[in-house]
Amino acid sequence: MTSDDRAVRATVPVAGGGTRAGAGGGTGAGGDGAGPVIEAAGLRRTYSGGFEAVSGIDLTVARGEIFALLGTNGAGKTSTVEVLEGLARPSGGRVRVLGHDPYRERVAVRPRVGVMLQEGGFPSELKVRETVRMWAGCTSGARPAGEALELVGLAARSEVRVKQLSGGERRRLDLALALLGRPEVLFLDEPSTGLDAEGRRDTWRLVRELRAAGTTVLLTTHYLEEAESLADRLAIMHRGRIVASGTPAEVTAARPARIRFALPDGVDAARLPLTLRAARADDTGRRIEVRTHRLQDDLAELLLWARRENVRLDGLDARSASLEEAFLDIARTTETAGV
Ligand SMILES: Nc1ncnc2c1ncn2[C@@H]1O[C@H](COP(=O)(O)OP(=O)(O)OP(=O)(O)O)[C@@H](O)[C@H]1O
Repeated sequence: MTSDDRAVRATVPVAGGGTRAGAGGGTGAGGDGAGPVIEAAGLRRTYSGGFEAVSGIDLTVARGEIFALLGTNGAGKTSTVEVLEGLARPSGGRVRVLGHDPYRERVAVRPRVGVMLQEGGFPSELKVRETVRMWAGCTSGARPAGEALELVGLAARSEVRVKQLSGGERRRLDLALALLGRPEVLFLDEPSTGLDAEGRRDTWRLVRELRAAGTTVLLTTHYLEEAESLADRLAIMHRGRIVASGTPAEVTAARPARIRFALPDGVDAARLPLTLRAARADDTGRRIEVRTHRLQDDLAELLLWARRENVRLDGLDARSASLEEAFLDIARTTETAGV
């Protein structure tokens, strides 16, 4: 399916069977649209060998919000999400989804939640449509199989056996199954892993449409561009803890911007204006990098200096921190700080 096809065809029914506030008669926070839809306070998860993978995290996700959980490998994202999905019991802390304990009150939560695991594990001999129908048989109020496959761009592959699907197509099938029950809350564990660039963008568009229809989405991802483009808010995990959180803009704003340029032969870095003297030069002393929280002021000063001194700044590049830089910076600093 092309992006344009998707734009025309993917009209997503409102989550929860027709109301923005959500159907299903939930009680308490999140169940009636008042409080957070997903809530974790002091959440811990310890595995049977005694290893603590999640060490007391707090997070809330509001109705209709896309929340991204990021982190280094082994940070504890999947361990967290499995608890929120009700697939595992927390070792400590409090978790609520739509106002219910997702593990103990699974019967109340499960029909209102869609889950896309990292690995789906479908019977490989079944055809795509058969797989969706089989799943629909276990889902109350399921969408028609054709509609679910249309949403994820797999309609043309309905009669293909699952074992013949590509890795990216399997991810789409996973997503189709997660969407079958028109969930109010959608958990997506690395939804676009294995998708090509177009498939990834189609998935992003679909997730945005779901949000517009009122669905609350919590996703994990290793693609920082995905989080930057999709997430209303995000949290970065490292070794079982949340080490940064906020909107993508808030998380990046706390990190320094960067100015890079090369000085011509014969111009020493020591001649730079005083405020830029802390700049780092490479081994040749020519390529300079300035890290600053005062991007506009420092850039203006640099340009005025260059004009005054008649110095040409080759390859001049000035940019705010990207989420990727913020992420790498956070991972580096928390590593050195032994968090
Ligand atoms: N069943 C288990 N028993 C013991 N330790 C486990 C188990 N499952 C995961 N872990 C450990 O818990 C930690 C967190 O794993 P988890 O899969 O939650 O991380 P993640 O952030 O999702 O990682 P990735 O990005 O690599 O998928 C890792 O050190 C992992 O080895």
